[in-house]
Amino acid sequence: MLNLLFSLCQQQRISQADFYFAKLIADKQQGLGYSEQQQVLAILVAGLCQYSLSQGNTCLFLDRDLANNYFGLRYIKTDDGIDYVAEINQKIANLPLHQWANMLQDHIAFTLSPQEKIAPLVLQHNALYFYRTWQDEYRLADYIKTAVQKPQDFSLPQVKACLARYFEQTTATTNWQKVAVAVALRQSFCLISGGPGTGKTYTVARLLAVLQKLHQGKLKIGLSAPTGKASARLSESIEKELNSESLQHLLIEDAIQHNMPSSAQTLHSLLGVRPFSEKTVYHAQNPFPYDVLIIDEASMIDLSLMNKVREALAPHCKLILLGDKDQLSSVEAGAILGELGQFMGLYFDPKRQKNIGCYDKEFTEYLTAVTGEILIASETSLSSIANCLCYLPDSRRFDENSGIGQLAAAVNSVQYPVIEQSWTLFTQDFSQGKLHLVEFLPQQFADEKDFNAHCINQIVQSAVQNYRDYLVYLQQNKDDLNNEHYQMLFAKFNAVRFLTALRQGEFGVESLNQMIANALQKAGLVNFQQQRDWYLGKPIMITQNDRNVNLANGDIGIYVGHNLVCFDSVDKQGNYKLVSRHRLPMQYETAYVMTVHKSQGSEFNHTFLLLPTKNNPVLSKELVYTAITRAKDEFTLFATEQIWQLAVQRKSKRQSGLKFVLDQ
Ligand SMILES: Nc1ncnc2c1ncn2[C@@H]1O[C@H](COP(=O)(O)OP(=O)(O)OP(=O)(O)O)[C@@H](O)[C@H]1O
Repeated sequence: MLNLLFSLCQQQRISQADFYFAKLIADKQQGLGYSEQQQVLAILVAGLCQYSLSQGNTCLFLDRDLANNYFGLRYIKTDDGIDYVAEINQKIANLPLHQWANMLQDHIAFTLSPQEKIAPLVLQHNALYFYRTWQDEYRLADYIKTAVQKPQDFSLPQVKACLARYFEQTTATTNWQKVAVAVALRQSFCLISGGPGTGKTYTVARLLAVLQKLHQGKLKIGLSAPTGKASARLSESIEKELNSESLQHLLIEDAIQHNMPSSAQTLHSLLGVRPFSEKTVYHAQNPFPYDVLIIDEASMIDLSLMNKVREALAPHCKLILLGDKDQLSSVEAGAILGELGQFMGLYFDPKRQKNIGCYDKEFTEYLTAVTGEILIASETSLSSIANCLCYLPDSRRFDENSGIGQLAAAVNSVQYPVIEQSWTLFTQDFSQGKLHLVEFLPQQFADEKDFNAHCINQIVQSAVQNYRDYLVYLQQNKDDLNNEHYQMLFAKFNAVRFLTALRQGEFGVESLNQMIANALQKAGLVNFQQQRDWYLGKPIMITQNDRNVNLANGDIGIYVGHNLVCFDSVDKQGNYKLVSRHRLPMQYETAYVMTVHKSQGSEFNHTFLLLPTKNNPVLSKELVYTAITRAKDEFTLFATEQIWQLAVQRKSKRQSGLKFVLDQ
């Protein structure tokens, strides 16, 4: 079996990490008296577990999807033409998946009852985990289940009065923002989900005001987000809301304006993550000094990071997650928002065109009493988890005239014909949120190579045209080294962004960034000898946290000359962050094009999405939805219709046991 995995590793079908973990188990099981079949199966299962984790799954289900599709090999022709699936089946003597746990139950590397026995790998409920991941998932589920059982109580009239003070008396339709605040006041854990511009920050600003009012301004509140960019945006929008006319005078009257948090930090700096160490400054024995912690862009948080945060919460601390459950999951393993989102009851069922209620009877009665909103209780029995989830349905940013809003809603729809018809929206003329399509037409090319070259040329030429304004501005103002200049520079650069689905290959970030830089050079807009040179206007994205210069993975900077890179973040005095290029972390990449994954938490006036011409497993509805919702004013798609349809009709499947454990 190990030789077989080695061949797959050489052909890059599995990674070195997958192979070496399987080898470690092979070495450790020597001389312990296991049967040949047990040994072979243990090696295979170890390789599969590591492979599954690297695909973002927290566990691997031993089910129909895995049968005859080990390492995703079912539809793939390997370089040497060997049928590896058949070989694997032969080596494990065609042992059916449901008998794997039984076969491995006495093996030192496995445990079937992880609460009682620790081992590197866990086999439970027909799923395979690393012990550490199983533990993270189990503890997170336990935290949420416990949190739901201890509602935080204020007297009903008190809550009702506070909500009435901070929300308008009447709205034409159900005021879900008010309902969300009522839910979050009651629960010690709460998730508020909604698409772009649905008022998550607006709601949280009011929640904080109501909380402070109920606690006489004594609460310590922390604000955080997974990346530097997302935490800067959260600080900015919370500050804007707190200073808004409608809220500010209430805060002053209630004398709580000084008790509001104004700036957010990244989760890494909140936790006090130390380089090369698992230990963080804050942990269970030294919890965060907060009574309430708000975390924005929670879809980007992976399971391991979420658990570090959970461990560091003081027992009484309220945790509020904000995010869009329909966006892509974190890069690392886990899909917490997606899993929790599955418990979210629907208030309106589009299939039945009927209100069906999203909270249980008792909770609905409570919410109706405190908010004055007419809510109906769920007709079906719901998990208690549903009572700590809120969905904000109405976007303030995109109305029905917006192409971007309509496209995002169509792609996100649960109704197949609506999803399929999303393509036709590109032919419609919208007064706002305009949509543009550059359709790749393979039938015009005899050769795939020529076709791809043509598609890439279209992308590159569009990038030259769209980044021109930014680069010309920089050339004309290169001697300005002040904040106004940097502000204008980022406004121009962030007006446009090209997003791609892939990292590698012709349509991957690396290759496209190189081609665009060369084309910009040819157009006389930038000037370099070699790609790695620093040239005026070179945009970069940091891909590694560096505490020495206080830069985080995902931070965007522009080379502004004088050996300086200016980053898109300002300090309290409004000064842009300038870092000498000599002090930059080793890991960064050019950023004319970035992956959709990396664009999470950012917005651009005109967003361009580039889809590859061939099917790829990363293409999914969530990826396309995330890219569309990065666009503020215009969205341009480069794709064939076939690939668009394939992507929007494929729901990404992260394997995770969180929902299962929460359900128990
Ligand atoms: N009930 C409301 N009344 C008036 N304005 C509102 C209301 N809700 C939201 N807004 C406004 O709509 C805009 C978008 O709201 P907000 O920034 O809170 O949305 P969000 O969901 O946090 O957006 P993002 O997708 O950027 O995270 C803001 O300008 C906000 O002030």
